[in-house]
Amino acid sequence: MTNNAIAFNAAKPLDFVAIGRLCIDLNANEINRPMEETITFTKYVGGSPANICIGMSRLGLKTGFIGKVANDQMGRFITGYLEREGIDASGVSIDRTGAVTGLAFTEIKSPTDCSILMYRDNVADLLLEAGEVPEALIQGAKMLLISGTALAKSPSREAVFQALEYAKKHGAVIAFDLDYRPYTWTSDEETAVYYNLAAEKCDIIIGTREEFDMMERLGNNPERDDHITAAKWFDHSANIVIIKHGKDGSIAYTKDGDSHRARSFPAKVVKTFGAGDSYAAGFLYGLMQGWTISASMEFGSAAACIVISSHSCSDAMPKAPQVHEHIERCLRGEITND
Ligand SMILES: Nc1ncnc2c1ncn2[C@@H]1O[C@H](COP(=O)(O)OP(=O)(O)O)[C@@H](O)[C@H]1O
Ligand SMILES: O=C(O)C[C@@H](O)[C@H](O)C(=O)COP(=O)(O)O
Repeated sequence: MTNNAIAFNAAKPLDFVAIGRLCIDLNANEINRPMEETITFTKYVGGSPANICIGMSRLGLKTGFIGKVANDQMGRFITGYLEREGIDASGVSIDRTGAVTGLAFTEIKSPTDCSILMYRDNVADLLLEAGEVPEALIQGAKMLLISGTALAKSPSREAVFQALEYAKKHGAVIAFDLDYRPYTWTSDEETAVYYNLAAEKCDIIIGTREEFDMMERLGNNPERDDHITAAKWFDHSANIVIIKHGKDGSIAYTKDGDSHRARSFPAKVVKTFGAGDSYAAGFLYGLMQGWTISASMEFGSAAACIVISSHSCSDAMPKAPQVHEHIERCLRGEITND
Protein backbone atom coordinates (compact mmCIF):
# COMPACT_ATOMS: atom_id res chain seq x y z
CA MET A 1 0.00 0.00 0.00
CA THR A 2 2.59 2.58 -0.93
CA ASN A 3 2.37 5.53 -3.24
CA ASN A 4 5.11 6.38 -5.66
CA ALA A 5 3.53 9.56 -6.95
CA ILE A 6 5.08 11.85 -4.34
CA ALA A 7 8.35 11.57 -2.40
CA PHE A 8 8.77 13.45 0.88
CA ASN A 9 12.16 14.36 2.35
CA ALA A 10 12.23 12.31 5.55
CA ALA A 11 15.18 14.30 6.93
CA LYS A 12 13.07 17.42 7.44
CA PRO A 13 11.85 18.02 11.01
CA LEU A 14 8.45 19.54 10.22
CA ASP A 15 5.87 17.54 8.28
CA PHE A 16 3.61 20.28 7.07
CA VAL A 17 3.41 24.06 6.89
CA ALA A 18 0.45 26.05 5.57
CA ILE A 19 0.27 29.68 4.50
CA GLY A 20 -2.80 31.89 4.31
CA ARG A 21 -5.88 32.92 6.13
CA LEU A 22 -6.49 32.69 9.83
CA CYS A 23 -10.03 33.78 10.63
CA ILE A 24 -12.96 33.28 12.95
CA ASP A 25 -15.96 31.09 12.13
CA LEU A 26 -19.17 32.05 13.90
CA ASN A 27 -21.39 29.03 13.33
CA ALA A 28 -25.11 29.40 13.89
CA ASN A 29 -26.34 27.60 16.98
CA GLU A 30 -29.93 27.67 15.79
CA ILE A 31 -29.59 25.36 12.85
CA ASN A 32 -32.20 24.90 10.12
CA ARG A 33 -32.96 28.63 10.16
CA PRO A 34 -32.06 31.58 7.93
CA MET A 35 -29.51 34.10 9.19
CA GLU A 36 -32.23 36.71 9.72
CA GLU A 37 -33.65 34.53 12.50
CA THR A 38 -30.37 33.31 13.94
CA ILE A 39 -29.51 34.83 17.29
CA THR A 40 -26.50 32.99 18.70
CA PHE A 41 -23.29 31.64 17.26
CA THR A 42 -20.36 29.61 18.52
CA LYS A 43 -16.91 30.96 17.84
CA TYR A 44 -14.21 28.74 16.32
CA VAL A 45 -10.90 29.31 14.59
CA GLY A 46 -11.52 29.24 10.84
CA GLY A 47 -10.05 29.93 7.44
CA SER A 48 -9.55 27.04 5.07
CA PRO A 49 -5.73 26.64 5.37
CA ALA A 50 -5.97 27.02 9.15
CA ASN A 51 -8.60 24.28 9.26
CA ILE A 52 -6.41 22.00 7.13
CA CYS A 53 -3.38 22.66 9.33
CA ILE A 54 -5.38 21.94 12.49
CA GLY A 55 -6.61 18.76 10.82
CA MET A 56 -3.04 17.65 10.04
CA SER A 57 -1.95 18.39 13.59
CA ARG A 58 -4.86 16.41 15.05
CA LEU A 59 -3.85 13.50 12.84
CA GLY A 60 -0.49 13.52 14.56
CA LEU A 61 1.79 15.46 12.20
CA LYS A 62 4.29 18.16 13.14
CA THR A 63 2.86 21.34 11.66
CA GLY A 64 3.47 25.06 11.35
CA PHE A 65 1.53 28.05 10.03
CA ILE A 66 2.50 31.24 8.19
CA GLY A 67 0.00 34.08 8.30
CA LYS A 68 -1.00 37.36 9.88
CA VAL A 69 -3.52 38.13 12.61
CA ALA A 70 -5.05 41.30 13.97
CA ASN A 71 -3.46 42.84 17.04
CA ASP A 72 -6.53 42.27 19.17
CA GLN A 73 -8.45 39.70 21.23
CA MET A 74 -9.52 37.79 18.10
CA GLY A 75 -5.95 37.57 16.83
CA ARG A 76 -4.78 36.32 20.22
CA PHE A 77 -7.64 33.80 20.33
CA ILE A 78 -6.39 32.38 17.02
CA THR A 79 -2.69 32.16 17.92
CA GLY A 80 -3.53 30.71 21.34
CA TYR A 81 -5.64 28.01 19.69
CA LEU A 82 -2.90 27.13 17.19
CA GLU A 83 -0.36 26.81 19.99
CA ARG A 84 -2.66 24.60 22.07
CA GLU A 85 -3.08 22.37 19.02
CA GLY A 86 0.69 21.97 18.86
CA ILE A 87 1.10 24.05 15.69
CA ASP A 88 4.31 26.09 15.36
CA ALA A 89 2.94 29.64 15.15
CA SER A 90 6.32 31.36 14.91
CA GLY A 91 5.46 32.24 11.29
CA VAL A 92 2.31 34.12 12.31
CA SER A 93 2.93 37.90 12.23
CA ILE A 94 0.86 40.46 14.07
CA ASP A 95 -0.62 43.34 12.12
CA ARG A 96 0.29 46.84 13.34
CA THR A 97 -1.98 48.86 11.04
CA GLY A 98 -5.31 48.39 12.80
CA ALA A 99 -6.55 45.69 10.44
CA VAL A 100 -9.22 43.31 11.72
CA THR A 101 -9.85 39.58 11.83
CA GLY A 102 -11.97 38.11 9.03
CA LEU A 103 -15.30 36.72 10.24
CA ALA A 104 -17.34 33.96 8.63
CA PHE A 105 -20.93 33.79 9.87
CA THR A 106 -22.38 30.51 8.81
CA GLU A 107 -26.03 30.07 8.02
CA ILE A 108 -27.30 26.51 8.33
CA LYS A 109 -30.77 26.50 6.73
CA SER A 110 -30.73 22.75 6.24
CA PRO A 111 -28.05 20.05 5.95
CA THR A 112 -27.84 20.76 2.24
CA ASP A 113 -28.57 24.48 2.18
CA CYS A 114 -25.70 26.24 3.94
CA SER A 115 -24.08 29.54 3.16
CA ILE A 116 -21.45 31.79 4.61
CA LEU A 117 -21.71 35.51 5.21
CA MET A 118 -18.17 36.87 5.16
CA TYR A 119 -16.94 40.07 6.78
CA ARG A 120 -13.62 40.69 5.09
CA ASP A 121 -12.96 44.42 4.85
CA ASN A 122 -9.42 45.39 5.88
CA VAL A 123 -8.57 41.91 7.10
CA ALA A 124 -5.16 41.17 8.60
CA ASP A 125 -4.63 37.89 6.73
CA LEU A 126 -4.41 39.63 3.33
CA LEU A 127 -1.70 41.97 4.70
CA LEU A 128 0.95 39.28 5.11
CA GLU A 129 4.06 40.54 3.29
CA ALA A 130 6.64 38.57 1.32
CA GLY A 131 9.33 39.71 3.76
CA GLU A 132 7.38 38.14 6.62
CA VAL A 133 7.48 34.63 5.13
CA PRO A 134 10.07 32.69 7.16
CA GLU A 135 12.36 30.79 4.80
CA ALA A 136 13.66 28.57 7.61
CA LEU A 137 10.18 27.24 8.45
CA ILE A 138 9.58 26.23 4.83
CA GLN A 139 13.10 24.85 4.50
CA GLY A 140 12.41 22.56 7.44
CA ALA A 141 9.04 21.31 6.15
CA LYS A 142 8.28 18.26 4.03
CA MET A 143 5.18 19.89 2.55
CA LEU A 144 3.85 23.42 1.97
CA LEU A 145 0.12 24.02 1.50
CA ILE A 146 -1.10 27.16 -0.22
CA SER A 147 -4.68 28.25 -0.48
CA GLY A 148 -6.15 30.34 -3.31
CA THR A 149 -7.82 33.06 -1.30
CA ALA A 150 -4.46 34.46 -0.19
CA LEU A 151 -3.75 35.24 -3.87
CA ALA A 152 -6.66 37.65 -4.07
CA LYS A 153 -4.81 40.79 -2.99
CA SER A 154 -1.37 42.22 -2.49
CA PRO A 155 0.68 41.95 -0.36
CA SER A 156 -0.49 38.45 0.62
CA ARG A 157 -0.37 37.44 -3.08
CA GLU A 158 3.38 38.14 -3.17
CA ALA A 159 3.81 36.38 0.17
CA VAL A 160 2.37 33.21 -1.36
CA PHE A 161 4.67 33.42 -4.38
CA GLN A 162 7.60 33.98 -2.03
CA ALA A 163 6.60 30.86 -0.09
CA LEU A 164 6.37 28.92 -3.36
CA GLU A 165 9.88 30.02 -4.27
CA TYR A 166 11.26 28.89 -0.90
CA ALA A 167 9.45 25.56 -1.20
CA LYS A 168 10.93 24.96 -4.67
CA LYS A 169 14.38 26.00 -3.49
CA HIS A 170 14.31 23.64 -0.49
CA GLY A 171 12.48 20.70 -2.03
CA ALA A 172 9.21 20.86 -0.10
CA VAL A 173 6.26 19.15 -1.79
CA ILE A 174 3.69 21.83 -2.66
CA ALA A 175 -0.03 21.25 -2.30
CA PHE A 176 -2.61 23.77 -3.54
CA ASP A 177 -6.15 23.76 -2.19
CA LEU A 178 -7.91 26.04 -4.66
CA ASP A 179 -10.29 27.38 -2.01
CA TYR A 180 -11.93 29.85 -4.40
CA ARG A 181 -14.09 32.41 -2.58
CA PRO A 182 -15.57 34.80 -5.16
CA TYR A 183 -16.22 37.62 -2.65
CA THR A 184 -12.48 38.19 -2.17
CA TRP A 185 -11.81 38.77 -5.88
CA THR A 186 -12.78 41.63 -8.16
CA SER A 187 -12.38 40.28 -11.69
CA ASP A 188 -12.76 36.81 -13.23
CA GLU A 189 -9.75 37.37 -15.48
CA GLU A 190 -7.48 38.41 -12.61
CA THR A 191 -8.65 35.42 -10.57
CA ALA A 192 -7.88 32.93 -13.32
CA VAL A 193 -4.48 34.50 -14.07
CA TYR A 194 -3.20 34.22 -10.49
CA TYR A 195 -4.71 30.80 -9.84
CA ASN A 196 -3.08 29.43 -12.97
CA LEU A 197 0.30 31.03 -12.21
CA ALA A 198 0.34 29.46 -8.75
CA ALA A 199 -0.98 26.07 -9.88
CA GLU A 200 1.87 25.74 -12.38
CA LYS A 201 4.28 25.49 -9.46
CA CYS A 202 2.38 22.88 -7.44
CA ASP A 203 2.84 19.12 -7.07
CA ILE A 204 -0.67 18.40 -5.83
CA ILE A 205 -3.75 20.41 -6.85
CA ILE A 206 -7.08 19.86 -5.11
CA GLY A 207 -10.29 21.63 -6.06
CA THR A 208 -13.96 21.24 -6.81
CA ARG A 209 -15.26 20.97 -10.37
CA GLU A 210 -16.53 24.55 -10.09
CA GLU A 211 -13.13 25.81 -8.94
CA PHE A 212 -11.40 24.23 -11.91
CA ASP A 213 -14.10 25.73 -14.18
CA MET A 214 -13.14 29.15 -12.86
CA MET A 215 -9.49 28.53 -13.77
CA GLU A 216 -10.30 27.17 -17.23
CA ARG A 217 -13.02 29.72 -17.88
CA LEU A 218 -14.39 26.86 -20.03
CA GLY A 219 -12.01 27.89 -22.83
CA ASN A 220 -10.62 24.51 -23.85
CA ASN A 221 -12.96 22.27 -21.95
CA PRO A 222 -16.60 23.11 -22.66
CA GLU A 223 -17.73 19.61 -21.58
CA ARG A 224 -16.08 20.14 -18.16
CA ASP A 225 -14.21 16.89 -18.58
CA ASP A 226 -12.20 16.06 -15.43
CA HIS A 227 -9.51 14.22 -17.35
CA ILE A 228 -8.87 17.18 -19.66
CA THR A 229 -8.76 19.47 -16.64
CA ALA A 230 -6.16 17.37 -14.87
CA ALA A 231 -4.00 16.59 -17.90
CA LYS A 232 -3.01 20.22 -18.39
CA TRP A 233 -1.20 20.34 -15.06
CA PHE A 234 1.03 17.35 -15.77
CA ASP A 235 2.86 19.53 -18.32
CA HIS A 236 3.84 21.76 -15.39
CA SER A 237 4.80 20.57 -11.87
CA ALA A 238 1.80 18.46 -10.87
CA ASN A 239 1.93 14.78 -10.01
CA ILE A 240 -1.58 14.53 -8.57
CA VAL A 241 -4.73 16.49 -9.47
CA ILE A 242 -7.91 15.87 -7.50
CA ILE A 243 -11.32 17.04 -8.60
CA LYS A 244 -14.01 16.93 -5.89
CA HIS A 245 -17.68 16.43 -6.60
CA GLY A 246 -19.32 16.89 -3.20
CA LYS A 247 -21.51 13.97 -2.20
CA ASP A 248 -20.68 12.30 -5.53
CA GLY A 249 -17.12 11.72 -4.35
CA SER A 250 -13.83 12.67 -5.95
CA ILE A 251 -11.42 11.61 -8.65
CA ALA A 252 -7.62 11.79 -8.63
CA TYR A 253 -5.45 11.76 -11.73
CA THR A 254 -1.73 11.08 -11.58
CA LYS A 255 1.03 12.01 -13.95
CA ASP A 256 1.63 8.35 -14.87
CA GLY A 257 -1.82 8.29 -16.50
CA ASP A 258 -3.72 6.53 -13.70
CA SER A 259 -6.97 7.68 -12.17
CA HIS A 260 -8.59 6.77 -8.85
CA ARG A 261 -12.17 7.35 -7.75
CA ALA A 262 -13.34 7.74 -4.17
CA ARG A 263 -16.95 7.57 -3.12
CA SER A 264 -18.28 9.66 -0.27
CA PHE A 265 -19.35 7.92 2.92
CA PRO A 266 -22.90 8.04 4.23
CA ALA A 267 -23.28 10.90 6.70
CA LYS A 268 -25.75 12.46 9.09
CA VAL A 269 -24.99 15.91 7.71
CA VAL A 270 -25.29 18.91 10.02
CA LYS A 271 -23.77 21.35 7.50
CA THR A 272 -21.70 20.96 4.36
CA PHE A 273 -18.89 23.44 4.95
CA GLY A 274 -15.66 22.03 6.25
CA ALA A 275 -15.93 19.03 3.89
CA GLY A 276 -13.15 20.23 1.62
CA ASP A 277 -10.77 21.17 4.43
CA SER A 278 -11.11 17.88 6.26
CA TYR A 279 -10.86 15.94 3.00
CA ALA A 280 -7.60 17.76 2.18
CA ALA A 281 -6.16 17.11 5.64
CA GLY A 282 -7.08 13.42 5.52
CA PHE A 283 -5.85 12.93 1.97
CA LEU A 284 -2.51 14.70 2.49
CA TYR A 285 -1.99 12.85 5.77
CA GLY A 286 -2.50 9.54 3.95
CA LEU A 287 0.04 10.49 1.28
CA MET A 288 2.56 11.40 3.98
CA GLN A 289 2.08 7.96 5.53
CA GLY A 290 3.04 6.48 2.15
CA TRP A 291 -0.44 5.08 1.55
CA THR A 292 -1.82 4.58 -1.95
CA ILE A 293 -3.75 7.41 -3.57
CA SER A 294 -6.98 5.41 -3.16
CA ALA A 295 -6.41 4.72 0.53
CA SER A 296 -5.53 8.38 1.10
CA MET A 297 -8.70 9.50 -0.69
CA GLU A 298 -10.80 7.10 1.36
CA PHE A 299 -9.28 8.48 4.55
CA GLY A 300 -9.95 12.07 3.39
CA SER A 301 -13.54 11.22 2.52
CA ALA A 302 -14.11 9.66 5.95
CA ALA A 303 -12.55 12.68 7.70
CA ALA A 304 -14.91 14.91 5.69
CA CYS A 305 -17.84 12.79 6.70
CA ILE A 306 -16.97 13.26 10.39
CA VAL A 307 -16.62 17.04 10.04
CA ILE A 308 -19.86 17.60 8.14
CA SER A 309 -21.65 15.59 10.80
CA SER A 310 -20.37 18.08 13.42
CA HIS A 311 -21.06 21.72 14.22
CA SER A 312 -17.61 23.19 13.59
CA CYS A 313 -14.84 22.79 11.02
CA SER A 314 -11.59 23.28 12.93
CA ASP A 315 -12.69 21.91 16.28
CA ALA A 316 -14.25 18.82 14.72
CA MET A 317 -11.12 17.74 12.87
CA PRO A 318 -10.67 14.08 13.84
CA LYS A 319 -7.72 12.15 15.19
CA ALA A 320 -6.48 9.22 13.09
CA PRO A 321 -8.07 6.38 15.14
CA GLN A 322 -11.45 8.14 14.88
CA VAL A 323 -11.20 8.16 11.08
CA HIS A 324 -10.19 4.48 10.91
CA GLU A 325 -13.06 3.58 13.22
CA HIS A 326 -15.45 5.63 11.10
CA ILE A 327 -14.42 3.74 7.96
CA GLU A 328 -14.92 0.42 9.77
CA ARG A 329 -18.36 1.47 11.02
CA CYS A 330 -19.39 2.58 7.52
CA LEU A 331 -18.19 -0.71 6.06
CA ARG A 332 -20.26 -2.58 8.69
CA GLY A 333 -23.29 -0.51 7.62
CA GLU A 334 -23.61 1.15 11.04
CA ILE A 335 -23.70 4.66 9.56
CA THR A 336 -26.31 5.50 6.99
CA ASN A 337 -27.45 8.66 5.23
CA ASP A 338 -30.15 10.84 6.85
N1 LIG B 1 -23.13 15.38 1.61
C1 LIG B 1 -22.00 14.69 1.76
N2 LIG B 1 -22.03 13.46 2.30
C2 LIG B 1 -20.90 12.74 2.48
N3 LIG B 1 -19.67 13.19 2.14
C3 LIG B 1 -19.57 14.41 1.58
C4 LIG B 1 -20.73 15.22 1.35
N4 LIG B 1 -20.31 16.40 0.80
C5 LIG B 1 -18.97 16.29 0.67
N5 LIG B 1 -18.52 15.11 1.13
C6 LIG B 1 -17.13 14.61 1.15
O1 LIG B 1 -16.22 15.68 1.21
C7 LIG B 1 -15.39 15.73 0.06
C8 LIG B 1 -15.15 17.16 -0.35
O2 LIG B 1 -16.39 17.81 -0.50
P1 LIG B 1 -16.68 18.91 -1.59
O3 LIG B 1 -18.06 19.42 -1.32
O4 LIG B 1 -16.47 18.35 -2.95
O5 LIG B 1 -15.57 20.02 -1.32
P2 LIG B 1 -15.70 21.52 -0.78
O6 LIG B 1 -16.19 21.46 0.64
O7 LIG B 1 -14.34 22.05 -0.92
O8 LIG B 1 -16.72 22.20 -1.68
C9 LIG B 1 -16.13 14.90 -0.99
O9 LIG B 1 -15.21 14.32 -1.92
C10 LIG B 1 -16.82 13.85 -0.13
O10 LIG B 1 -15.94 12.79 0.20
O1 LIG C 1 -12.44 29.34 4.98
C1 LIG C 1 -13.08 30.15 5.68
O2 LIG C 1 -12.80 31.34 5.84
C2 LIG C 1 -14.28 29.63 6.38
C3 LIG C 1 -14.03 28.25 6.87
O3 LIG C 1 -13.43 28.28 8.14
C4 LIG C 1 -15.36 27.60 6.82
O4 LIG C 1 -15.70 26.98 7.90
C5 LIG C 1 -15.50 26.89 5.53
O5 LIG C 1 -16.13 27.42 4.67
C6 LIG C 1 -14.81 25.62 5.24
O6 LIG C 1 -14.67 25.46 3.84
P1 LIG C 1 -14.78 24.10 3.02
O7 LIG C 1 -14.01 23.05 3.74
O8 LIG C 1 -14.18 24.40 1.67
O9 LIG C 1 -16.22 23.73 2.92
